[in-house]
Amino acid sequence: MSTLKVEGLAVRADAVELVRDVSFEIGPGERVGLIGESGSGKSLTALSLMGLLPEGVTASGRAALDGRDLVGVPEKRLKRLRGRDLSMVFQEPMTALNPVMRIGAQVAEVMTLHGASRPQAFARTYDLLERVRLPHPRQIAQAYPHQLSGGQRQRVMLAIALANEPQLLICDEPTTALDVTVQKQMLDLIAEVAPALLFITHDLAVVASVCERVLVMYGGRVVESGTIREVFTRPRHRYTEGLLAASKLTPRGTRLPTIQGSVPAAGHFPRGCVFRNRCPHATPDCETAPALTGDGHAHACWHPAD
Ligand SMILES: Nc1ncnc2c1ncn2[C@@H]1O[C@H](COP(=O)(O)OP(=O)(O)OP(=O)(O)O)[C@@H](O)[C@H]1O
Repeated sequence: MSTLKVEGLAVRADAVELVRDVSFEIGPGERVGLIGESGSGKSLTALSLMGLLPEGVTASGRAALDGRDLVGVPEKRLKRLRGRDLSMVFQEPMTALNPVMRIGAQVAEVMTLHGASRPQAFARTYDLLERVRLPHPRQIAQAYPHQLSGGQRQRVMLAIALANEPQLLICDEPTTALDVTVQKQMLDLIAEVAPALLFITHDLAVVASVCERVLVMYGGRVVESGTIREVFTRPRHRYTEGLLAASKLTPRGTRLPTIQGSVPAAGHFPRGCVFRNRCPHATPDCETAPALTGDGHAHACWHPAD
């Protein structure tokens, strides 16, 4: 059974249809990317699943999380699911965090809101801060948001999102505001801890490094979907072709981006890998795990099909 099943989702503002006929599924543990140019409808799709559409914007169609409807249900019911069964990490943590509340209290609050006792919630807060690899969790719990770096704040948001063990995590450009090295650490962490993931980005390199499957949106519709490998090596839609051409991704046989860092011994690369001797990040499982290069660009290091 799918964790998330979306069928014929549409989003409207008055008579204007902003998102139409969006259908997809995410299975347990699956990491799915949602890419597309600015204004293509990625955020509205995610917000409609969370029941967080802006005033005057409405969703129709069907979306269900583990069989429970998310669209067209009363706010009271959605409130019980939001932050517990599905949660979301946004681009800018500073706007999502309360500036005058200590970090620990904010992490604990999302658990007490969903029924945990205060002692239980605070005890778990330290574990969660540790799980998102924040150093000195007790000190961080005492801090206010402005005392943390952007990367640390985004880890706090991830801890909050994970607090109630959701079935699905939605991330909307969670690393855009971070510098490249911090971005890579955050992406690795998200890929590791997400139960099932819908990951929104306009960056193909990022989606290739985090997700197994990808949906491409254009003009409010999903125009293409498939595994990263299928979509990035054999794009069917002209828009996807354009996106790939404009990106620094390097599927088999095409131009490589500048790769920084030391190149490991040739024996480290799998046989037949097109990037053999050139790729500093290839590992024996590189076919399914494209990696970010030292300069933050992704390469898709899979074996040639033949
Ligand atoms: N509150 C709103 N009222 C009317 N139109 C809106 C509203 N919010 C978004 N839109 C429009 O809906 C379309 C899709 O917006 P959305 O934010 O989902 O795009 P996006 O793909 O997430 O873009 P970006 O990558 O820039 O965040 C855009 O044309 C946008 O102008």
